[in-house]
Amino acid sequence: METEFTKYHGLGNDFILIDNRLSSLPLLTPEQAVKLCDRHFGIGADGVIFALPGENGTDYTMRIFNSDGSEPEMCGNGIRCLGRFLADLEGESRTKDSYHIHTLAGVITPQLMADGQVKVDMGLPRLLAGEIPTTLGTAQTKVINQPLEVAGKTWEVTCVSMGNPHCITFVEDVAAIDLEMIGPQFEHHPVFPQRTNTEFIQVVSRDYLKMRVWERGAGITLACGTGACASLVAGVLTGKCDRTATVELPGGPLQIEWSQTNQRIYMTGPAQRVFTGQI
Ligand SMILES: N[C@@H](CCC[C@H](N)C(=O)O)C(=O)O
Repeated sequence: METEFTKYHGLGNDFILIDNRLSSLPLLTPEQAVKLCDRHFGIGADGVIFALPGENGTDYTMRIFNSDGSEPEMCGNGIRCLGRFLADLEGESRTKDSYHIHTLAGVITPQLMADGQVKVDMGLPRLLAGEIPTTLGTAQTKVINQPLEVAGKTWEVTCVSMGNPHCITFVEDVAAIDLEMIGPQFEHHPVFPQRTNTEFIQVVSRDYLKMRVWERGAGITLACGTGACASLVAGVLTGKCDRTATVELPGGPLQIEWSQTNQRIYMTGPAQRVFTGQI
């Protein structure tokens, strides 16, 4: 069977996009996704994203497999790429600037902006330990500046879910973090029953954060949209930053806002088509 794909990236967080609009089941298995994501023996990507028919009155459904074959609830850079992919697929027949997308994290709305950027209504952050999930604290408590032993060191962590789990640590210098060594130990720490994404954040000023990330199921990536949103929330909860900030990732900057008015998170950044092909 031949399957068309298009490669996109959002700040170097790269994805294989599949037009899956005629079927509610992904055209590829998690095992096939692992092979395609391989950077030496496959196409190379941080994940595979499927554009499926909408559910519960939404325009479309997004499903995603990480490069290890696991299925996360949401992907911030990925949903910007999906918004651009859908607009490219619809071409001249497109009637909308924004899409309501059904995801495992709820309905998420990417909006195509006139300047080519994509602004996403990422919904509400979830802060309770039971929602993340983590056993750092009881189910109904928030996990803010909690001590966590990893690799023989005590780290102060704040946990936030953007539908998917994030563990955030503020550090003096993100460049000094040995991500390759420490990342897997956070990801697989027993206090995270569904594993976790891990962000290290350097506060440059109240509206400028530098971030490096170890992603659950994908390892080091050049950017993580849900991670940038979760990190801004953690910065606000710990009094380190304002509700609107630039989060600079290795792949480039994202603009993040945690609205005072409706408590929703808005993320703005690029989404770029790279090439198309056949599997
Ligand atoms: N890169 C993504 C997050 C992808 C999912 C993540 N690896 C997980 O397992 O939760 C983003 O931009 O948000």
